[in-house]
Amino acid sequence: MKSTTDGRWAHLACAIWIPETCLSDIKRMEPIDGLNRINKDRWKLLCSICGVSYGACIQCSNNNCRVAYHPLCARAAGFCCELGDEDRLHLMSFEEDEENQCIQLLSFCKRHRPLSNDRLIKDERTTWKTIENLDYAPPSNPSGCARCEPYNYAGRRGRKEPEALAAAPLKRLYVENMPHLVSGLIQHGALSNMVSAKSATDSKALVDLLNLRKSYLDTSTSILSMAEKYKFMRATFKKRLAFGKSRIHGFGIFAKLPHIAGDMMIEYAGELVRPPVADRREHLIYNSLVGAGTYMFRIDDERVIDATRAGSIAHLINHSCEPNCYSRVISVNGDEHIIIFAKRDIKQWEELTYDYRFLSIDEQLACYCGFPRCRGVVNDTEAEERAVKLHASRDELIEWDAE
Ligand SMILES: C[S@@+](CC[C@H](N)C(=O)[O-])C[C@H]1O[C@@H](n2cnc3c(N)ncnc32)[C@H](O)[C@@H]1O
Repeated sequence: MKSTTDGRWAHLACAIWIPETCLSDIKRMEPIDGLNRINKDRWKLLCSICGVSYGACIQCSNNNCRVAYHPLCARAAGFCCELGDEDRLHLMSFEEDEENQCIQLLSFCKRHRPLSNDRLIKDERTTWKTIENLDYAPPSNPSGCARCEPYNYAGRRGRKEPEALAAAPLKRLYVENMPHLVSGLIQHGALSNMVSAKSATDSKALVDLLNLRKSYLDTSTSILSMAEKYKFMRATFKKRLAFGKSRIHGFGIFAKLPHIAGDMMIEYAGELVRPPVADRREHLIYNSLVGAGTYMFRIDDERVIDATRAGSIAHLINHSCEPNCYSRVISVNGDEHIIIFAKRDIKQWEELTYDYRFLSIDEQLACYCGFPRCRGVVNDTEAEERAVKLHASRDELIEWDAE
């Protein structure tokens, strides 16, 4: 994948990657030259905002400027950071080198940005112009330092303050996660050409999948152990899956090859944290930097996987009320893994979805999956109703006098 010395390209994952130092010290934002000389002949790429060295920075789109930075540091610093070509499909064919699956970002450093916080759009004559100021400002910190604030149990998962709720639609716009309605089973409209040429590609895709299986697995045995399936899944997910612009929300994951019900699709990987840590990160950091999306996967009441800064492309899988996948925690050689399995046969270029079963008593997240049986919300309404029945307020509790 291209990194930044030639500028303006970044991995999708890096576009939502926040370096640790940015989280702890967001004030050090004075741009310095992106390329720092380490010794006489070598140059090292440093983020001009957080100062951390990381290969996948992006560079200012001004041709004469060499300032480089992480996409998320740029967002935090108020630099313009947009997708260079919104409509470009990022789904490559099976043969195409996956190294080329890049997203082009158009971005300007502090010096070259047109106007503070302005977004750029391409008009009909394909010149760049600014549109209305979004006036987005991350919510302020009451105590001045996030790390000093006590943990707010009432604010757990979804219970947001009024100003945060009011800012949510703006945040959505800010990160350009505009929802689209789906139009059928194959959810990517721009893939219609591929779909019309389906019969020809289907048989080829099947041959590709069989060849892939043959090359990785001992085909003399048709029954595979969980460990073998896991190994195959890990070794081949880049060949089988790709990310692309979704009709449901932002980016999504698509099957490059057809899959059958029960196939292990991909592992949901990330950093294992406790729920209070996940809530705090989401509330204080990600909500303002990443935008309206969340990359947390709740395993149970004790464990949450935070895939915002680490993990695979699995964190881009969108929710659907009629999903083609489901998630399970499995144990392989004594280690637990969250695996996304195919719930039914999945066609080539179909978007992968699973039911998030989002649980929040106070917040409802509108669903844009567009399937006939869509609940209208991402929330697991039945589970929430059950939770409400189990919940008793303090004044409803009766004092118990032990005899
Ligand atoms: C793990 S991200 C999924 C990837 C996301 N599309 C992106 O581009 O980053 C989860 C977020 O995507 C959005 N999302 C996913 N599925 C959705 C759906 N069916 N309807 C509305 N929003 C959805 C929600 O904002 C959710 O918090």
